[in-house]
Amino acid sequence: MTAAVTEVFRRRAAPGAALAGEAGAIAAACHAMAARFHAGGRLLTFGTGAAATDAQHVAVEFVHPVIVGKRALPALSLTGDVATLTGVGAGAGFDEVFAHQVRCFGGPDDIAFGISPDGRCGSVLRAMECARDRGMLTVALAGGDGGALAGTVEHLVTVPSGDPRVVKEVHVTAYHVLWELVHVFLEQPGVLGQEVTA
Ligand SMILES: O=C(CO)[C@@H](O)[C@H](O)[C@H](O)[C@H](O)COP(=O)(O)O
Repeated sequence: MTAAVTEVFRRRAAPGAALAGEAGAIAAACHAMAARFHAGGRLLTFGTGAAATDAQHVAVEFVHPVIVGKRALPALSLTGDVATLTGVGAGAGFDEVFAHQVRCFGGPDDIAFGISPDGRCGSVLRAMECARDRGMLTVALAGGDGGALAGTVEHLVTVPSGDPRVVKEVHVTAYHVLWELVHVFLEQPGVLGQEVTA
C-alpha cells in the first residue's frame, strides 16, 4: 500500500478508541436521557447535510430497534419533512428550521438531540437555545472542541478530530453506543435517580 492509502486507513482506526475519552460524558448523557424517557419524554433529533440523515438514523434506532426484543422509544427526526423545512426556511431563515419545530413539538420532559460535526451549525444552535428555554434536556454530538455547542448544551459528546470525515464516521458509533446505554439505564430504573460516574 502507498503511504497515502495507509494514512487514510490510519485515520479511521477504531472509532470506539476515538471515543474512549468521552466515556464519562456519554454515560452522563445516557443516564439523563433514560430519566427523560422513563418520565414519558420523547427524543427530537436534528442536524444538517449528512447529519440530517444521521438524525433520522438516530430516531429509527429508538423507534424500531435493530436488536430484537428491545423496547421501542418515542423519537422523531425534525429533518424529514420537506414542506416544513422549506416553508420555515423561506419564511424565517434556515437557522429557524429546527427551532420552529422544537417550539411546536417539544415539551419540558423531552430531549433535544443535535448533530453538528463542527459544532457551529446555526440551525442546530438555535434549536438548542429554544430547547433549553423550554426545559428540554439538550444533548449534542460534535467534533474537535465542540465549537459553540460546547457552551450551549448540557451534554456534549465530541470526537477529538479536526477531520470532518472522521468525525462523521465516529458519530455513527457514538449514537449506537448512546442508544445501547440508554437501554442499559432504562432496564435498571433504580439507578435513574442516582449520580452516574464513568
Ligand atoms: O454534510 C455534508 C457532507 O458530508 C456537507 O455537505 C455539509 O456542508 C456540512 O458538513 C453539514 O451541513 C454539517 O455542518 P456542521 O454541522 O458541521 O456545521
